[in-house]
Amino acid sequence: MHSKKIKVGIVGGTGYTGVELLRLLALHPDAELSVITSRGEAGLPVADMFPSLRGRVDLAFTDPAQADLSQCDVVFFATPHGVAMSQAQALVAAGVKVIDLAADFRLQDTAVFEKWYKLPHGCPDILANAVYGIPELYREQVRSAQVIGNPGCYPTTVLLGLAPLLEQGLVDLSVPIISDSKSGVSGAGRKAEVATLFAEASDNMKAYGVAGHRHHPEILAQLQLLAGTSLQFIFVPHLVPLIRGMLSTIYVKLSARGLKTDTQALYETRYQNEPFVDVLPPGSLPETRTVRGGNQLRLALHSQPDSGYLTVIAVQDNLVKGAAGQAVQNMNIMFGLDEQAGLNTVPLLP
Ligand SMILES: NC(=O)C1=CN([C@@H]2O[C@H](COP(=O)(O)OP(=O)(O)OC[C@H]3O[C@@H](n4cnc5c(N)ncnc54)[C@H](OP(=O)(O)O)[C@@H]3O)[C@@H](O)[C@H]2O)C=CC1
Ligand SMILES: CC(=O)N[C@@H](CCC(=O)OP(=O)(O)O)C(=O)O
Repeated sequence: MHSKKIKVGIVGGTGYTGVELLRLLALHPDAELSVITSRGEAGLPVADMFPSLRGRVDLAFTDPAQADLSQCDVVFFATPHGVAMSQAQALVAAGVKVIDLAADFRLQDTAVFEKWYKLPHGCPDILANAVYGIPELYREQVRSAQVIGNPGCYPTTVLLGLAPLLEQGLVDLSVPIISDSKSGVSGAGRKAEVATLFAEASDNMKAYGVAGHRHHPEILAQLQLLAGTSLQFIFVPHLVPLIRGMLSTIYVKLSARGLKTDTQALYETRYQNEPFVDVLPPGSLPETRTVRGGNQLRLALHSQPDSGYLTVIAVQDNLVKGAAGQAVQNMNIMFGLDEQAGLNTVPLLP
């Protein structure tokens, strides 16, 4: 247990996951915001850019090139892929813990990383010891981790949606598992892009990444670890006219043993001590608005008559359980804090 407040640095404080970290950490009882970086806004008070934080965060942005991150206990990277791996070596050498919200420490196979992210991996030695940060799957490893690869938003829904079945070997892996997944536009970040303009993204829906999305290899690698064998996985993401929110509908064929299993009871038991995974009662239809602003992932199971398939529907807030909330959950575990500290909020409705 940490006795003093944890000194926190955030690299990339002007983006959506950065400001979500600020929102959560501003109310965290054991964390003290110490450094928040921006390349373009150095010197500007954080609350001038984000008035929602007035009276809660009194720091100004610092240029990342000038920031002394080595005085922090933990540094969150809420930055594009490739930034954390360029600084992790020095931070780890200084004893600082690192939580990367991008993909630098998610894929153990550097060839797969380089193929999808078009970047050479800068520190494979640190990657080899990094932990994939889904606490519900890897809590013990997170506890002692120096570096966390915080999962992608889509992967969190699919992995928590399937873990109970795969861990028990209840899936017929002779056919692919399919996830049809939908994300609100904040999933694309705060940078200006035509696809996320109001006139493009509102009152509209579209699939993207159908020929291949970088979350496919991340999800596949983790599904195979859960199953202990190779398997096939089909993933189609969609952009939907929401600001926050993500919903994955996952189609999985049950094995003969799976068909004889009470899957509802299995999921309820698997997640009974997990404060952030909510298995809804039979027949429920999870809605993104029930998780908006909260760190919960809610899921429901539906069997598909006569087909042998089970459909798992999982919802989360992409910026919270899909990014900043999960990162804070990891921090809490790494520092021996109450896992729910700073995350005990009730989602906003409507
Ligand atoms: N949005 C989401 O739902 C999710 C996002 N992620 C991942 O989290 C990371 C951050 O995403 P998001 O917040 O949406 O992105 P944004 O585009 O909203 O923000 C990116 C931030 O990174 C900073 N930045 C950019 N380049 C650099 C650099 N070279 N060095 C230092 N800082 C830099 C920018 O700040 P400035 O220009 O002011 O320096 C900005 O604050 C990404 O890797 C994303 O893929 C993961 C899960 C979900
Ligand atoms: C709607 C939208 O564009 N979403 C993003 C995923 C966001 C995410 O989880 O990001 P990283 O894996 O990059 O960290 C996308 O599909 O690229």
